[in-house]
Amino acid sequence: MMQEEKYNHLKELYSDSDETKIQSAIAGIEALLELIGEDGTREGLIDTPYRFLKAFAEYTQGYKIDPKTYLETQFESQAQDVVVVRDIPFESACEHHLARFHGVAHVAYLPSGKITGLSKFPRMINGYARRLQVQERLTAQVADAIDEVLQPKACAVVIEATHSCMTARGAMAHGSSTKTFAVRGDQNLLDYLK
Ligand SMILES: Nc1nc2c(ncn2[C@@H]2O[C@H](COP(=O)(O)OP(=O)(O)OP(=O)(O)O)[C@@H](O)[C@H]2O)c(=O)[nH]1
Ligand SMILES: [Zn+2]
Repeated sequence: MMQEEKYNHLKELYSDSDETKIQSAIAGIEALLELIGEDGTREGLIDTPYRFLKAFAEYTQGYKIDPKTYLETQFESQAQDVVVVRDIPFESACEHHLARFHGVAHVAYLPSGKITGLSKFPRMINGYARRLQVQERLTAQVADAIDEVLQPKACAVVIEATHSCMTARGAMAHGSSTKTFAVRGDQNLLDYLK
């Protein structure tokens, strides 16, 4: 791809940006490569700033949408019993180090006349996950979205994740995982997620 095509591609991916902002971002990545003593002009690295920014647009694409709107696909239902969706995979980025964290989310809700399409849970969760996050806020946002849009009798969310900022660096706590909880309404709903 020609240099100009790459700029244009990045401008499309970062729709609120302009040429100057894209150029500064590229210069930032080039500076980082220089900082670690790399030769940013060698073949393997020449396209790295472009690739990094392309990847970063994907990691942060959740800013472009309001994830809770996925839950607006609703069906009337007489269901009186709990719905549980488990092991929903997600990928996110920690806002402190811009390092990746990933894991699974489990959700449970007790409908009150309305249910949503099951696939809307992974879509919604990934919408919030593809932003800069802390796990606690991600968990709360998912619970609040369900609570606000589906207005269930109760809902609960559990997220289990591994943070590369504490496994691949820093504390080097390989194998550690973090579990966060958010409940809106009856706390007993958590029992379904244990
Ligand atoms: N509560 C919470 N903390 C997080 C999350 N992601 C990363 N962190 C933590 O954010 C903290 C930032 O701490 P600082 O002391 O400012 O940064 P640091 O010097 O890089 O810390 P270390 O990771 O301990 O080396 C670290 O303890 C991370 O483990 C998250 O999702 N939730
Ligand atoms: Zn971190």
